[in-house]
Amino acid sequence: MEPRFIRNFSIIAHIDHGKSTLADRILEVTGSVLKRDMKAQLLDDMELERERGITIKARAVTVFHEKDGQRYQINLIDTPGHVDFNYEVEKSLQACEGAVLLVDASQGVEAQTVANSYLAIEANLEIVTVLNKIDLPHARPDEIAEEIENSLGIDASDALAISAKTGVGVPAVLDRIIERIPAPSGDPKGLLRALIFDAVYDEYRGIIVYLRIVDGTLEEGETIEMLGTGKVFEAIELGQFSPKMKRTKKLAAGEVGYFISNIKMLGDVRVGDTITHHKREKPKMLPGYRPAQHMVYADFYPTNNGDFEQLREALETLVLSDSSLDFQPVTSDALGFGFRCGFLGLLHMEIVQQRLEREHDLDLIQTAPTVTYKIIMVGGEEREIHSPGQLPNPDKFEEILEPIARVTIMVPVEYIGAVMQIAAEHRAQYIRQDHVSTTRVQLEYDIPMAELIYDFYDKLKSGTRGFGTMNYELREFRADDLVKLRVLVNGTDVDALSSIVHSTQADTRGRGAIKRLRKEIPRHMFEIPIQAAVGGKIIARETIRALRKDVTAKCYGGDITRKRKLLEKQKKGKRRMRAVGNVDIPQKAFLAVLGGDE
Ligand SMILES: Nc1nc2c(ncn2[C@@H]2O[C@H](COP(=O)(O)OP(=O)(O)OP(=O)(O)O)[C@@H](O)[C@H]2O)c(=O)[nH]1
Repeated sequence: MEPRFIRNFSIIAHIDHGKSTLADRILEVTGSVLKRDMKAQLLDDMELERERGITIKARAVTVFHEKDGQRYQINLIDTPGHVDFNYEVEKSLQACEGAVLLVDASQGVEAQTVANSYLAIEANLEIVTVLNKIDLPHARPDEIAEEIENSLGIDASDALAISAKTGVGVPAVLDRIIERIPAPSGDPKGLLRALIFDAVYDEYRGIIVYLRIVDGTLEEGETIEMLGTGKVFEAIELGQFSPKMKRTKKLAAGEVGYFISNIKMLGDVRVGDTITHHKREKPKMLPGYRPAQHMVYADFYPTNNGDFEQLREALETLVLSDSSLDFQPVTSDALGFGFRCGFLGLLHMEIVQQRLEREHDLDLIQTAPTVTYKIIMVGGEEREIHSPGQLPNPDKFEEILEPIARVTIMVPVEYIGAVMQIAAEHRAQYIRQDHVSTTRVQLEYDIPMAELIYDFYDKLKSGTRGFGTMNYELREFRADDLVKLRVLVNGTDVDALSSIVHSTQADTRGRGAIKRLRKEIPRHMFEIPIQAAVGGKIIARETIRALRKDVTAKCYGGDITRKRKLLEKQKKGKRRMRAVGNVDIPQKAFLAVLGGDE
């Protein structure tokens, strides 16, 4: 199709403001999917996505809409709303000329509304403002339009008011996309330049590469080259998603679609790379993307040491469909062989852990998440560590630098005090405060990443009764007075239970951690001391008393089946435990190191 009849856009919104629902309605209104075939949230096709009701991977869909007698091709790129997947939003936006900013008309502007809007503004996109959920009795479209103007500086005076649920106002959104969002400017006859904005692994089709043709035309069967990696492939199949994969002979400037080749591994495709024709004049590369940043690290160990290879295979399979996951083998004195994994954030970590257990039937011990620290060694060498266990002895290094995030929080004004208190408890540095309306305010702080993953978000949610939302971005590494908090179980240093904390927090965090550990570690036949220590100094101690009774003593009269059942039950409970020395430590204990001050 001629570029002037094409429009490419993304929907950007805070989580749960209705992106997927609007995408579904657009498919329905444009007749891309028959109403009776309409499954709720058609674009979220991963089982986990549907279960959690969130979008993990970006999706691109092509629909057609007629306006004033002219048929237009509209490409919708669905993006995730959660902060962990900001990276995906950024990628999608670069393939578009415009964005529909969708805001829940009862909730108003939230942290990710702001963050995602800034990404769209930075990418120079035309923004079409849409207020959703006007069917709700407490919808306040006028007030929310004002919030949008105050917080984002976007003119929202003619924002469209819709209900993605009932479909009211949805056709007008399509008309406005055609009116306001510029047509792509590429030349279908120019040198081929296409942006790879995503790639997914499909069990049946292999690797599917999502691309946006910027200039030129790509035809099926042509040989292409990826300019960044220099790799050469044949475009075996080209197509668009409508929303099912639909083969086409060619894709031309402005269009969004996919290609399939004999690419074996996701690692062979660099998202952000430029595609051109092989053995022809080379065009200039497109700007591309910054690499994904791992914010959080945690170790996975198989509960059963013999499952190590199985865990490796599972991780290798997972990376095929999730290239933002990183993993390296590690060994721990206490836990044996496992893998240290890097994640985009805590939600990403949780999803990976669940996929490993569900899709690969593995029982895992996961250590508490940690952030990256930079260590300045004696002599000036700089090292990065991704677990407290890697911290060298204090006489070997000069300084520990920790990552600091700029956090933006949106709350109703009555919760400002609560947020300030939570911030103070998490070593936050106040930056600024802006009113987005008479009732809501935006607060900014610089907070150590370690505090964010400790329990800041949970505290914010409970302290603001769920009304507080936040977004963060990594700013810098800063030196501070940080120490390693060690945990000893029955006299043995368990590196997987240690953490890095600020020296002023060592006492409270240490006491809290071992109190929680005492609850999580079951009683044994002997007494177990649990101690927290900084350097050689013990700062807190708890004791798990010895078990006296024989658990099977109740089974009097020699009822062997009951006795066997009881022992069986105990054995099952043990599956998720690891023996450290002669103490069995359950999975939950490893995570109990984090989890709020007592
Ligand atoms: N009443 C009402 N509810 C809506 C409307 N649009 C969406 N919802 C509901 O809001 C919830 C969130 O909608 P989703 O479409 O999943 O939101 P999303 O923005 O795609 O969420 P993520 O994919 O998780 O970022 C769902 O329960 C929808 O049914 C609407 O217009 N009116």
